[in-house]
Amino acid sequence: MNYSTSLFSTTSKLWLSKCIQSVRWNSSAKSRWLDRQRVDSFTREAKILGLRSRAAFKLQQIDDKVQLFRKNANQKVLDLGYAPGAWSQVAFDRTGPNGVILGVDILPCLPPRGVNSIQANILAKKTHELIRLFFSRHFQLYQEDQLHKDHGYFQHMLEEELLLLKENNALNNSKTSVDSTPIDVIISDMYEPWPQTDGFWNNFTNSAYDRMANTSGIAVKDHSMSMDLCDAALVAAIDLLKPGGSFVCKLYTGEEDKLLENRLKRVFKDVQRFKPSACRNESKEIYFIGLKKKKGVNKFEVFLS
Ligand SMILES: C[S@@+](CC[C@H](N)C(=O)[O-])C[C@H]1O[C@@H](n2cnc3c(N)ncnc32)[C@H](O)[C@@H]1O
Repeated sequence: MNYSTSLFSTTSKLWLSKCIQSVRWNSSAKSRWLDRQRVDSFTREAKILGLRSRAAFKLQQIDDKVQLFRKNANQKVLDLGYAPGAWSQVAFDRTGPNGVILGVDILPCLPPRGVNSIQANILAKKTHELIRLFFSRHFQLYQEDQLHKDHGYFQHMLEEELLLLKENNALNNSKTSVDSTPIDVIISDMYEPWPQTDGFWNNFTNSAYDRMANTSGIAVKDHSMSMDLCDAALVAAIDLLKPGGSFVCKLYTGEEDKLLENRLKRVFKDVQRFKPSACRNESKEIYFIGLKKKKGVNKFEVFLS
């Protein structure tokens, strides 16, 4: 008997059946989530107010508690995992008319009025460079370029600009000054999106709302996945947020809560944990808030100690 073949076939059968179960499970979890959305009062209220999702109320309640946003103060806000865009709408509304909001999401999505966006993965170093460039003096160029007044498509220009900047710096052996920590507020509601199962014919966009993340229902998985994204958001905060700046990130609670809280305490003077009443009672989501970013934070000390 060939043991390796028999072992391989048993393992692959197990793997296959797990995959099938997970696909079935995911699609029923997704339809349960969509059903719940249809009857939820916050969802209905969001629709009436023209907000892109009920998540808007959570950020409003966080802001009511700690005053992240200031009207007319030229605040620069980075919204991580912004699609479909409800948090960006709140940020725009509460910082306007001089606030500058940039949404970043791995999903393609047309940003709401007044909001700028790029489609990118926050785990990539290049995304940090694009964000920095966007918030630097170069942004003025794009306004003059008469792109769409609300949300010009500028990602390709930003990417070209970054390339040029790097080439020039390499050529002149210098570093053009781009503000390294230009942002006042970073908010992150990131969670893994549903896998795309249909709509592949549409190669420009798809419905970010329908793919908007929600939990898998497996607490350990939800927790560890959101821990990774909170860490990624925290790295962005260390790299891009001004000293004194504020930070919010969503976490599905679990055994590593304390670890994240301690990391946050190394970066911010004031760290709070808050569950807005707009969150569903049964949901394991909570929000960590970091206020007054410290000066001279060392990334390695935050994550290694
Ligand atoms: C719950 S939704 C955000 C909802 C949004 N705050 C709103 O108010 O409409 C989470 C988003 O995080 C995005 N996301 C997940 N991982 C990401 C990553 N590595 N980089 C950028 N975006 C990410 C997902 O694509 C998804 O759109």
